Amino acid sequence: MSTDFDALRVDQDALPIIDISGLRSPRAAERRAVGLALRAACTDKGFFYIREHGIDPALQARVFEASRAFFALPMEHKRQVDMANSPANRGYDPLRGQTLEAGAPPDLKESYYIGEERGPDDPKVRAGKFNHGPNQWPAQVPDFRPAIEAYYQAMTALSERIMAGLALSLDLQEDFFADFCVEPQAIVRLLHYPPQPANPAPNEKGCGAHTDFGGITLLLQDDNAGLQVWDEAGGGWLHADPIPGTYVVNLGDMIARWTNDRYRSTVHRVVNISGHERYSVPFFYSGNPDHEVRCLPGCLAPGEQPKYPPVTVEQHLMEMYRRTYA
Ligand SMILES: O=C(O)CCC(=O)C(=O)O
Ligand SMILES: [Fe+2]
Repeated sequence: MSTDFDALRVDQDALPIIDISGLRSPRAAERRAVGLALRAACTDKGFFYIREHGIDPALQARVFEASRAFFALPMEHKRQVDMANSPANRGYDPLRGQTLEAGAPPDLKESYYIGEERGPDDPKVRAGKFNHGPNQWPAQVPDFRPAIEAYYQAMTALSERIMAGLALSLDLQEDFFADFCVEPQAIVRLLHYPPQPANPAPNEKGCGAHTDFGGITLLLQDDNAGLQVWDEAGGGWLHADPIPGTYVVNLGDMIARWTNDRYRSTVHRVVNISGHERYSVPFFYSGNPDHEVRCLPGCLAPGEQPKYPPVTVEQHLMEMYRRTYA
């Protein structure tokens, strides 16, 4: 293992763990208290852990089980559900299929994309909306579809709750993001990282350094560390190691547009130096494709101009796929 990845290590527990049970409280003061904690985390590193999120550990275990079973299949079975077959970008994305860091070697990961199931007669599919369509389901793993569909629903509900918390964190009405949450685009992405090879190509990693494009990302990790978060202030990489019972949450690039950079979409990467196979499951919540993302009220000082022009969620996502898939 190249020591370059360790040389930059910042050893400190810099990422907060936020108990979000207050967001489910009938008492406004308790919901606002979570909002304040979110604000502190978002203006600092832009990455934090949440606990008391309400997602059933048994459901998480089924998702990991389905993921392990799928990635263990022979390549001929994985190729049957290749993302290349899917106009909606669903299915299997092989090892080195994506390059998240421009100029770096392709990522040492294989993955699987699942989104909302929409058949060919769905009006949005007919209209050719970006990334709308059916999923591909691997016939060889019977619990794959039921587990992922249940997880998708649960995570969509959790994401909506966190968006309400973010609204409070920005001193907005709790339902400020309601339109953003209408018929949201979201992706469950199963990831499998082989151990970092003994002799990696220069700068070869599990995930190249990148920011997430969407609204929020909720990351479920197995027991193997690997995620690193760029700490602008400290000039190094914080290790966001797994903590049982938590999700790692980060904000995607839409947040910079919404807040005129008061909240950040933080650069992160994955280097699987654990020596084990690593499995993780990010949930990318990108919101209503037709929603226009523009600078929020309260995020401009007198005389300050928005740095980013308004853009729809759909335009924004198309740009991400264009940039990272050659
Ligand atoms: O696997 C991880 O820990 C993070 C993955 C990630 O950053 C991504 O898929 O955008
Ligand atoms: Fe990411």
